[in-house]
Amino acid sequence: MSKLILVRHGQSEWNLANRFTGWWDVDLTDKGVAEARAAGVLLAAKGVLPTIAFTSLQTRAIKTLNLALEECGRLWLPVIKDWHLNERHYGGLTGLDKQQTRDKHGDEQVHIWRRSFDIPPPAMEPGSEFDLSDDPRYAGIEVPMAESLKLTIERVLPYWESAILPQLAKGKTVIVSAHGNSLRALVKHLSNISDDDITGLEIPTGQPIIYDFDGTQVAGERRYLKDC
Ligand SMILES: O=C(O)[C@@H](CO)OP(=O)(O)O
Repeated sequence: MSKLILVRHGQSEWNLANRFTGWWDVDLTDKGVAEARAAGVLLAAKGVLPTIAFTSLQTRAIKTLNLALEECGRLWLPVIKDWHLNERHYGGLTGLDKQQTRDKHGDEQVHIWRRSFDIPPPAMEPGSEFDLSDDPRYAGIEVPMAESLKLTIERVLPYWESAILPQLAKGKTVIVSAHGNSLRALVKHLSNISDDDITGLEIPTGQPIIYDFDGTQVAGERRYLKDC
């Protein structure tokens, strides 16, 4: 039986500042660092030790992975970094204060932008201060201008199937350090959650989620490692 560990990065500077983040690259706060380390301590305590790691191209997820791996003595693992695991792109909302955006557009509109299944936020203006099209890490990649959860799923799932699932089929213990919405995309698929119900699912920071796999089939319920 192989295992999948999903962990959302620890608290980021813009989680704390309550700003729409998406693909913008922000660091962890001190609390985020502590959450990431605690995730690694928990992996060690429960004896769930990853044998291969995947993460996004974003600092907050990469650092969370490194800190967790350090705490469980696995900094030597092979790590695959890929943009397909990036956070959902927040388009023209990137960088805005979430409360000010609510005050301006209303709670309902902001909830739709944040949690609807298939309505993307307004597109980012090309050349805006948060446009990452020229960032060298995305060379050769068409950086999206905005993504709904549905669009996020459309790039996360093919990567899941082509890159991550084969490792589970080989019996590896796979850790994926990623983001609130790229992980919601995966959990929706793995736990067979409907388009309506996924709007209510939140993934907490730094809290490892475990799935057991039998070959490439999900063999068990989604559980928080702290409860195992
Ligand atoms: O700002 C973001 O990129 C995400 C994750 O922190 O926020 P939300 O909770 O609105 O999906």
